Amino acid sequence: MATMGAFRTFLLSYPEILLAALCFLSLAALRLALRCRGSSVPLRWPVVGMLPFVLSNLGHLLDVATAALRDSGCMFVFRGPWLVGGDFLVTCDPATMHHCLAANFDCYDKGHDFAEMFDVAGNGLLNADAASWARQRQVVATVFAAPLFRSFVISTVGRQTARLLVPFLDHAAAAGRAVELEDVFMRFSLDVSYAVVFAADLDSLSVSAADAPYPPFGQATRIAGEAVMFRHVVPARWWKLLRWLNVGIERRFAEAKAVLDEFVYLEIANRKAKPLPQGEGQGGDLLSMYMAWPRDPAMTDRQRDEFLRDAAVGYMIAAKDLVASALTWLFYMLCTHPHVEDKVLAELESLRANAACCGGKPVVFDCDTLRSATYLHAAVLETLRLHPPAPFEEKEARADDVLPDGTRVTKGTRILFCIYAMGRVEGIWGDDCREYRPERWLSGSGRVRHQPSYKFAAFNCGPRSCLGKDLGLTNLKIAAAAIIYNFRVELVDGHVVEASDSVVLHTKNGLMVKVKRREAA
Ligand code: HEM
Repeated sequence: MATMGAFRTFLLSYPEILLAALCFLSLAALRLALRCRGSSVPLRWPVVGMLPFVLSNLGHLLDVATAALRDSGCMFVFRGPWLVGGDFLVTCDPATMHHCLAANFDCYDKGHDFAEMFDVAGNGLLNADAASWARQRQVVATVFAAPLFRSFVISTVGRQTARLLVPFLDHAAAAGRAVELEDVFMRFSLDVSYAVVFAADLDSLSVSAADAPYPPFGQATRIAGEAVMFRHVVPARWWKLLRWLNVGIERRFAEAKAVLDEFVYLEIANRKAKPLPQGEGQGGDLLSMYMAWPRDPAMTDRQRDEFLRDAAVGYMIAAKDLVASALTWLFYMLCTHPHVEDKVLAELESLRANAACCGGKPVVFDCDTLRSATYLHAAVLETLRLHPPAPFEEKEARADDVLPDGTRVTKGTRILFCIYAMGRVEGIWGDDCREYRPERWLSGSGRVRHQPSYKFAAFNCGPRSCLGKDLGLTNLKIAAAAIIYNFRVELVDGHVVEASDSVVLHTKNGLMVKVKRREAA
């Protein structure tokens, strides 16, 4: 303090030195600006680092990060403000992705900072690292592979599509009113994952609840998503201060976590008092599956309840918003590429010809029929390539390491993998990478082409890849096929659709559409 005071007195006594220092800094900044003219790579300003890049590009960070990665050869170092820190490496290089997430997996963790920002997931799989992650991954993988669970998930998706999604759109079509489709998918996804976890219906999408606000549980999951994003974009000290003061978004986040906890713990207590009946397809819900899991004798009752809570909330986080985001972008792509929609419809019509008729009622395709819908599958994958629902993946180096291009990373370096940029860089997907072309996923014989996960990383890559990939894709296809076959979906004239800066790839202004029943279209 005394040194700072003396320094200030010195500068004020010699204003010409202060002026010279300011001139020097301005000239340095100008030189830097001129040197980097024409390049999208962020400028590193004296003192404030690359913060101006973030502030001046808020609202379209994904696109400017993509341009910067294209210009920098797929990698650059982001420098935070002096003393505040926040430096990290940004990359979309497939070789680096493979190195950090697969080949050298043990050297890269999610890290403590990530777990703190994402504390709503508790100590569950999504936040765990090292031995705890390996243990939990085995449990989750076993539950997800169980036929009882899989058939429960798939039948739940079909059931909610038939009783909520299709009637809701039918009602909107009959009323001739515009619909915000992203909100519809968020509610639908909430209803599906809620039913999968708790074997109960929340019905946030029902026709009668069309204009009703989100139920408190859904509202809490929504606030949690916004708060986690906020924690990602502001310096850690900032959101920690707000948390400590219990104000603003941090206060809402604390309240949302309390709502989630209260609800889930109550549900666990009810289940313990009165377990759901087993057999005949019963007991396949996530909570029943975990409650039936052999108990670790070293666990106290409280730890066991926390384990169940983290599994339930973790599932909602992993499954809900990502599926809703994928459905939103799929329909945006179909609306803007009608020739693709026509091909998907023709494929569904050919599959429908082999299926039983249902007397003029809207058709909901089942999972077995959709296994042959390869063009629909390709259209979904192509959507995920250009619009990955999780646009970033973060890791922290546990030890010093050297990346495939020779870049040295020191222990503690944070690496941000920009999955969104990967689909949009010519060097990775070719000159037509920014075009929506499902055909790139199909071989000459019409089979779906495999792409390595370090190139197509929408479901992450390496040992920590998405455990719900198959279930997620099935969910997407059942919902999408029912909509495409029964309705024509058109963008509302003049409505602009853009990606927002968020941890899940939402739109900025929603997806406003008009829906018409096919026979009336
Ligand atoms: C389009 C839908 C989906 C996409 C794009 C997607 C993508 C991802 C991504 C990128 C990760 C890595 C996250 C991270 O490391 O932080 C992940 C992990 C995970 N996903 Fe998915 N996911 C989807 C749907 C689902 C569904 C429906 C489920 C559940 C049935 C699920 C379960 C999981 C689980 C349990 C993990 C954690 C794996 C681990 O940490 O070891 N996902 N997913």
